[in-house]
Amino acid sequence: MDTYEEVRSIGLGNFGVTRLMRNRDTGELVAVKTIPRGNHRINKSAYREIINQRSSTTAILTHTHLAIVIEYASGGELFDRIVDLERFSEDEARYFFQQLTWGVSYCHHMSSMLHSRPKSAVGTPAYIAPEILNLQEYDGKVS
Ligand SMILES: Nc1ncnc2c1ncn2[C@@H]1O[C@H](COP(=O)(O)OP(=O)(O)OP(=O)(O)O)[C@@H](O)[C@H]1O
Repeated sequence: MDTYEEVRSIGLGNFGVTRLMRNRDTGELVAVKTIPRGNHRINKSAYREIINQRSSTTAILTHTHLAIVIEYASGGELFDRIVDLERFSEDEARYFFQQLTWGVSYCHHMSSMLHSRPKSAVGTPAYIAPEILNLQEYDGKVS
């Protein structure tokens, strides 16, 4: 983790904290999601996160945490944007819907999974497929 310096905290999820961090060597901004390991083991929540984010660039294991380095999405929350505007124009809704369907298509292409809501695209238990919670193999085509 010495490679990165913290810029600020971005948000709190169900499993850990996400921070905006800067690569000391390249200056690149990244989002780093840290998840407590609990008794120094990768627990089930950490395992689920790894499955969800396995296309991430880097995962770092410290004594206490699993840190997942992911691309920093600087545009803010879609959910907040919807709330701020109260409603989208058709053009704006079409634009974001295309982005979402492209994202879902990409996840399927990567044999990954996505069960989420506009606020985020990872990990909330209520949106996770039962197979994932049971640590069984997930087949998006069957689901
Ligand atoms: N790659 C990212 N770029 C920018 N902000 C991010 C990024 N990943 C997460 N965030 C911010 O950090 C917050 C917490 O993210 P996190 O993924 O931990 O939780 P979540 O997606 O809200 O919920 P869950 O714990 O169910 O996954 C998000 O709501 C978002 O605001």
